[in-house]
Amino acid sequence: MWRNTCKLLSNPNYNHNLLKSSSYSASNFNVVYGWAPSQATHYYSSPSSATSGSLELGISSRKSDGVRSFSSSSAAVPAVVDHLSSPLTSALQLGRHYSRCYWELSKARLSMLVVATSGTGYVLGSAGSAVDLAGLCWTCAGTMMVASSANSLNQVFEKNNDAKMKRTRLRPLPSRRLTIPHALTWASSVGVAGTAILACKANMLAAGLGASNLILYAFVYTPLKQIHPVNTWVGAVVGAIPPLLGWAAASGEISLNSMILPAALYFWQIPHFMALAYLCRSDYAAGGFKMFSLADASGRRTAAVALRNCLYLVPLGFVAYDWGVASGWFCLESSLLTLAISALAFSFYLNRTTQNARRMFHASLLYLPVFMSGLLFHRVPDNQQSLSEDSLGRITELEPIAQGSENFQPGNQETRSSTGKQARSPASYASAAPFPFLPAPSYATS
Ligand SMILES: CC(C)=CCC/C(C)=C/CC/C(C)=C/COP(=O)(O)OP(=O)(O)O
Repeated sequence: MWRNTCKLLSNPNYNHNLLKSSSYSASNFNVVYGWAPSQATHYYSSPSSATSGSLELGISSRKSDGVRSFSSSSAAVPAVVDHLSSPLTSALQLGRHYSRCYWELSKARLSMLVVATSGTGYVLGSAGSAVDLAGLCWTCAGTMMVASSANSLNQVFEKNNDAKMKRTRLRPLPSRRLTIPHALTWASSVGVAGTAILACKANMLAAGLGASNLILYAFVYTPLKQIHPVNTWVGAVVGAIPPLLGWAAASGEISLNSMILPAALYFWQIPHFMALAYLCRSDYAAGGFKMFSLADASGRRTAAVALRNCLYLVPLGFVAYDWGVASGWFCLESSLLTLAISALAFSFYLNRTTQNARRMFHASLLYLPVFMSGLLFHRVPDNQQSLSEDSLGRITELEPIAQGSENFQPGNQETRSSTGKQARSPASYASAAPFPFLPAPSYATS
């Protein structure tokens, strides 16, 4: 099978025909994260025309993406090189073909965004100003592999739906560049390897979060897309887990502080996907998906949901500051950023045009990297270990009471601030922080 495929790819006539028939051009590939709603194409590279017919190993006999990219690059090479093709060059072509397929199957750009959120969670969850770089790299690698597996399974389950949508019909499975058993083998290999990496190089909590998220995305969210519009909210939970995974990988635990970035991701995804589902309504309907916007002809409810979730983002900057995760500058920046996206959502609510939906969509694409960069830039290290309030109600760093000092009592979690002020325990602070009007629980010492 391998030899036949190599023969086929090294056949000069085959390449020649492809060169003649190739309609590849750079403009046919969309390279931004997110979708390009204006063209109803997908954010993971999409070739320009449908392919059909498959050969052994699932390679298309026509204008497959991988072969087309080969053809386009080989156009610059003298034709004589084609005639000198050896098994080695055939193997290289095959390698390129499959790399391309795996890249698309894994929705690599989306997976990289997921990795960025997980990496940000890792840095935020790291105690002190030093971040364990090796740990960060392993966490990113594990997250990338588990996310790739989840995305590949999603495409296996949605092969027939994807074939009916303009945006997705050229993915490796509907375009028959890859077979389902091949995609399943890829998905399970990277899924198992990614979970093992998280378990061995981070901890079981991070591995458990990764594996559960894979199950939630592939086996709950994916079928739900064809059943009920609530799928968008379930998908928002899936998108919110990776930063929690990163935090858990760094600190070995999940605390209240760790919820800020996941909350931002959850609320952010709603306007993002509402705008998308509004712009791609006909495509989603053709694919048989039950998106919220399809049952809302005027778009009014879709826009209202988007606006409401933008407003939920507003207090997050303050919460990050108040809980000691980021400085006051982040509070200011985040508030301005969130008010800007809320203003765009409001204008979409008032005037539901494609242009306004597209503006809100593009703003959502900008929002996340800016929010995460701000959070990283204004991060307050040591936020989990030591929390206390100074006389102005600001959070100050605490020093654990040294064993042997006069106030030390085994089992007592009390700490003292660097200014010498007796502080509430972190648990006490955490339970009071979001509800300052409630009395903080007191911890009796025996
Ligand atoms: C660690 C781990 C497992 C992370 C997974 C993170 C992940 C895959 C997040 C994606 C969230 C989401 C709702 C995407 C849209 O999928 P869609 O099915 O609507 O997209 P499509 O229509 O392009 O197929």
